[in-house]
Amino acid sequence: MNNPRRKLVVDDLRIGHWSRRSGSFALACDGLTFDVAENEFVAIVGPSGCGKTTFLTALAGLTPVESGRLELNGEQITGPAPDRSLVFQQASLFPWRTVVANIEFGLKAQRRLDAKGKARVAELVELVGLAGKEESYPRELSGGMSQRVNLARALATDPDLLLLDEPFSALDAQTRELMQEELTRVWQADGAGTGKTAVFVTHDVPEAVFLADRVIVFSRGPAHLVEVVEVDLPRPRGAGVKRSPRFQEISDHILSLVMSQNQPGRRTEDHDSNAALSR
Ligand SMILES: Nc1ncnc2c1ncn2[C@@H]1O[C@H](COP(=O)(O)OP(=O)(O)OP(=O)(O)O)[C@@H](O)[C@H]1O
Repeated sequence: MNNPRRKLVVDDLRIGHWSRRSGSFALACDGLTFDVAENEFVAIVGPSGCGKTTFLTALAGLTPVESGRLELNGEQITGPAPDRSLVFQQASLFPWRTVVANIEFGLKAQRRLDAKGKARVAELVELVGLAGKEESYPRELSGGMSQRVNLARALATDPDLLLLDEPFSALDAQTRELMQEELTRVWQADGAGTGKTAVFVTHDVPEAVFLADRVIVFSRGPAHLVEVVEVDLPRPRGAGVKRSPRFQEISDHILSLVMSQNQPGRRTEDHDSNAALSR
């Protein structure tokens, strides 16, 4: 039976990669354990190369699980499915399709591009601020606009789980800040309260704190859980929240956790959620 507080269950999860060249197996995640609730927006941070993308691709069903549980709505994830959408760093739009045709793509593939589907696409075009660009081609768009199309395309099929892998890291600093605000706004309008859940991977700790309800800190690879940090900042959040003392306090705490994982030889044992964060 589904438990909305345990929509996503990650239990003693091990994931790795086989090297075809050497025939050897290398673990990328080793004993990850945490839950994600319905309607939650979680961000994952950790040292470079620790296994964040590997974890996200396992959620997408693209990388097989070696052992442990990885369950969505009580069912083990065994492969890709339309209930999950993945947004990558590069927008990867079809260059020969217009903005609208790109957003429609998933719905069309699922044979859901009926009147309701078309209305959904029109709604998303408005929501992500692309009105007037419907008939443009990707080559005519800025990086920020392309990522808006990418996000709208991922949302169009109403996925249960939205997976985002550093979607703003290729953008300039100013556009990145704008896109963070856009995403919280879109999430508020489209995701929150509809049962959707988001998992966002980033290197950028302030970005994680700004966007997420909880930030999950991975150890250096192979990744295990270091700490789950609750972000108790009120919503809706505007850019001003980044100047608040609480935002700074949470960011500093997470940053120190990540930095401690960059020290060779260190393997932090699991903490209780939020144990080390003062209130
Ligand atoms: N397809 C693959 N085949 C073999 N090894 C891989 C593959 N993909 C990733 N790895 C290895 O798995 C480990 C985790 O990589 P992953 O990309 O998941 O880390 P990450 O935390 O997302 O990295 P970054 O922060 O740099 O984006 C690394 O040691 C990486 O070299």
